[in-house]
Amino acid sequence: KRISRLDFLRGPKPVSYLLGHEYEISHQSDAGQLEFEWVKKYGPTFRIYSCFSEDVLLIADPMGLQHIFQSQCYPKTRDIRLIAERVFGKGLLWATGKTHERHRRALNSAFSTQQLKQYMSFFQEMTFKLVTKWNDQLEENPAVLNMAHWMPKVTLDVIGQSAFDFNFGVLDGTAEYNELYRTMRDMFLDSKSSSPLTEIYTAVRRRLPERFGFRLYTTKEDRRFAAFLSAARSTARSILLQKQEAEILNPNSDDKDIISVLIRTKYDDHKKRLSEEEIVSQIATIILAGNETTSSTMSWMLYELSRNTESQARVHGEIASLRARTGYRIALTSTDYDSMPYFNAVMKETLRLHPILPILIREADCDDTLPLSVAVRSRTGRLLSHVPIRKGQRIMLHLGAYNRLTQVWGDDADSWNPIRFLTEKKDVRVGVYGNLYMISGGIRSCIGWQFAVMELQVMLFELIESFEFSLPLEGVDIQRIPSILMVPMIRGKPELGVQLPLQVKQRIQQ
Ligand code: HEM
Repeated sequence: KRISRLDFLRGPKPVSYLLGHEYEISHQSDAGQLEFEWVKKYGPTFRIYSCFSEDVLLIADPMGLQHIFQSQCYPKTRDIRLIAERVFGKGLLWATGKTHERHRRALNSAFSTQQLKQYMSFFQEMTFKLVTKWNDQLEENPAVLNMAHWMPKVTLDVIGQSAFDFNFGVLDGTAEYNELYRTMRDMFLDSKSSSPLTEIYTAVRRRLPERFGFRLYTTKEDRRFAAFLSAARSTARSILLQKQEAEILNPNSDDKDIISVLIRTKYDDHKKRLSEEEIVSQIATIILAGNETTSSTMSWMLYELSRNTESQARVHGEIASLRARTGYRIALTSTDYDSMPYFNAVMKETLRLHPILPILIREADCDDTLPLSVAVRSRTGRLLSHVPIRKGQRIMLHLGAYNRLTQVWGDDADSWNPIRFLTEKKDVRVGVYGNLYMISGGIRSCIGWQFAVMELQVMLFELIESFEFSLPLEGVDIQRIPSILMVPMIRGKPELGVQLPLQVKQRIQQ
């Protein structure tokens, strides 16, 4: 029987009763285009349908999103948790309630601002390794390089060293961990090629008792996730073993890298303690959550700077001025990176225009009323400043559509314009970084967001200081593939997998 609790709201009609809008959204050629059009037509809060025409509330309204993030009433849905478990195991992204509190407490000190500053040298070292590799490869001749191939190598090695005190050696081409790197590449492309039948099957599966549905049949995406989990868990066990051996040799170490913090939880009271299985799952979580997100954001940033050469020149200008003040031999600090306004505006504009995780799914587990900052028209023409929510309501939190709201970002919300962050608006204050929801919010917000910001600052600085980026001479048409994590691909060339080719040229140092 069709569950309908949102009939009073307007929204698009589905092409098919069976598929609702789910198939359309996950198979559109450019992530978010459909939803951006719908927001223009119906406002930032409206009704769509999932498979079997079940109502879903799509929300991009800043106050509504804030309310959901701050409330305990909107946990992750069961199917999303099952996916998290299948990708990462029972780690932070899977946990809820008291278990989530315990996991979060255990990890917090590894992500403190003080601790993050100690990771800075790893960010610098790994990016420098990439710069050296490219310099050797280019030998003064510009070449087209696939950013979607190179950036994850840096971020994976950074995660290895900073989080786990472990050398993955991906940049060096060490074969041992290539399997882990390989399983991550193209991991999120399968949702694009799934058939309508697979879409319906996954919708049926989420209505079946836990796990039962997963035993019936595994999709191509399931198999890809399982391959990653298996490679990540075997890597996690090696990391754990190496660190436990080091701990026996030096029992009083107070290292605060993530793995040391996790191992020491076994001495903590039960409010923080993690089992060995849970530690392995946290490692798998951090390997993926801390790698793909940052590397993709970096690729998109270089893409935008290639399209907008004046922006690139301005970023380079700020870098050169900073170097003129500090000289080349001093290791830069967070304060140095933070001192470049346009440079940091470019980072925020990239996170706004190309959010890597544009959609989160939640479900109300109590009746509630959602306050809205942009009132929407009901089907009968009434202006609604609040939306009543019934227990069990499935909700799509559309961070990507929020990032394009003209009410928040102005009429040029669809365009690249970092200057908007130099004159920040005072009327909307959400999230913790640049009025963005890129890291969600509240108790489930991204634990690694400062790690990501610092890593992006270092990568942007060193890459733009050493190289000039431009679009390939023959041109390139990049598609934003909708998936769990949004990924770039060359339009019409799906067989090449994840691609973001840019021309890279060594800068003449003055
Ligand atoms: C540009 C970079 C990043 C973006 C856009 C991003 C975005 C997000 C978002 C939207 C969530 C919420 C997911 C949900 O509710 O289902 C999240 C959670 C999380 N992120 Fe990030 N992230 C980034 C970088 C990182 C890094 C570098 C790390 C680790 C080193 C990390 C680790 C995590 C973890 C462990 C969670 C789960 C938190 C919890 O549920 O308590 N992320 N991230």
